[in-house]
Amino acid sequence: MRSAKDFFAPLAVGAPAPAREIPWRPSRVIHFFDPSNAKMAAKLPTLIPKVDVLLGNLEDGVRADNKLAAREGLIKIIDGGAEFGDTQFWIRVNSIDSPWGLDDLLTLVPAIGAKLDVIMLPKVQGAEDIHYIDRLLAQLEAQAGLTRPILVHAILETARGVSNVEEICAASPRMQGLSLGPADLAADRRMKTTRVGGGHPGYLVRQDPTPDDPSAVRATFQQDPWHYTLARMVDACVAHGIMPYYGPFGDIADTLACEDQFRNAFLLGAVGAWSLHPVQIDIAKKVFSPEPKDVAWASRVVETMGDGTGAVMVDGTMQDDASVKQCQVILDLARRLAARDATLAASYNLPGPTA
Ligand SMILES: CC(=O)SCCNC(=O)CCNC(=O)[C@H](O)C(C)(C)COP(=O)(O)OP(=O)(O)OC[C@H]1O[C@@H](n2cnc3c(N)ncnc32)[C@H](O)[C@@H]1OP(=O)(O)O
Ligand SMILES: O=CC(=O)O
Ligand SMILES: [Mg+2]
Repeated sequence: MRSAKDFFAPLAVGAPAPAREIPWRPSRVIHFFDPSNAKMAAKLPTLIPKVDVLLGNLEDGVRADNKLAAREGLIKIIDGGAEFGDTQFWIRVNSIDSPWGLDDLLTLVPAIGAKLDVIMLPKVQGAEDIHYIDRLLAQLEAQAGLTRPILVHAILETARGVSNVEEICAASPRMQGLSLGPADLAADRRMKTTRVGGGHPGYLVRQDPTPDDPSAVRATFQQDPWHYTLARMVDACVAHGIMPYYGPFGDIADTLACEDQFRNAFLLGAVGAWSLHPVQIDIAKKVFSPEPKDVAWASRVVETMGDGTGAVMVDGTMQDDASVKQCQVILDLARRLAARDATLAASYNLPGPTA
């Protein structure tokens, strides 16, 4: 058994002290690129200022015979003096049961650990996977003389991972957040969809028959097969002070459905989503930033409510202590995003980035 106090002790002599709180930084879009792909790497100087998180992907999506080139590509990018400004730099390593996961960590933490904000770990099954990487990272950080802990983000993409979601979130002070991985999760659960995220025309509810006209056409409504997992993930993350994200949307050409999937996640509490292709960057940024009209409304409700207690009517709707808290969630997000994005700041009428 570990006591509560042990939880914040470094797991290796000389390792940095574990984080007591996960710093909130804008992460509406986690943009994936393959570091072994020279064309993608060449685009980084223009992509970095546009995204909240740039992620060098080593896992699925990178060919097996390119795994080493991808690792080396990351080192080359950092050694080449890549400038991140206030954009976060993450990597997705191969899973710890794969032939590459261990060497990804052994190679990259010493080589680029000082620049790394977060390591995304795929196919996490339970707390034991987080405990493993927690100790290993502490040892590698100590050896490399790193002064701040690298945070860990787990992908929720196995049935066992979903069953263990609370213990995964609670497993280490390094835990930064979780992403829903609908592709691997569908495979692991034996779901019968071959899509990477999104809905399915067969997953629907049908309108009741019209009693006096049984042959009338009955409307159908597609449902979101990811609703349960996402909602469960959001609760687990919030309960443990870490951040929930929707993952990939594979139909790159269907930008409208991508936007819908991202918005469902935003409305349920997710803070961001992955972008697999440059066309998805602006979709995620738009969706995970509150709309100016919602910010204006939230601001009006908060002002009208004064000290935030009691009940009043605003435009025919009841507002009270609880709805003020809802409005404060929107306002708080708007303020934080405005501090990074001058255009948003202007649209919200809020202070923008300081020089
Ligand atoms: C289930 C999961 O694990 S999801 C995560 C793993 N998968 C990924 O990370 C996939 C990342 N994305 C990709 O590999 C690619 O975007 C693909 C394969 C989906 C499509 O690639 P392409 O067919 O080359 O797309 P397209 O022709 O539209 O690309 C246009 C340009 O954008 C570039 N580009 C495409 N995706 C990216 C990206 N993620 N980052 C940077 N540049 C990109 C292309 O290199 C191309 O450059 P060019 O104009 O200099 O030729
Ligand atoms: O890694 C992501 C997924 O959907 O699988
Ligand atoms: Mg996956």
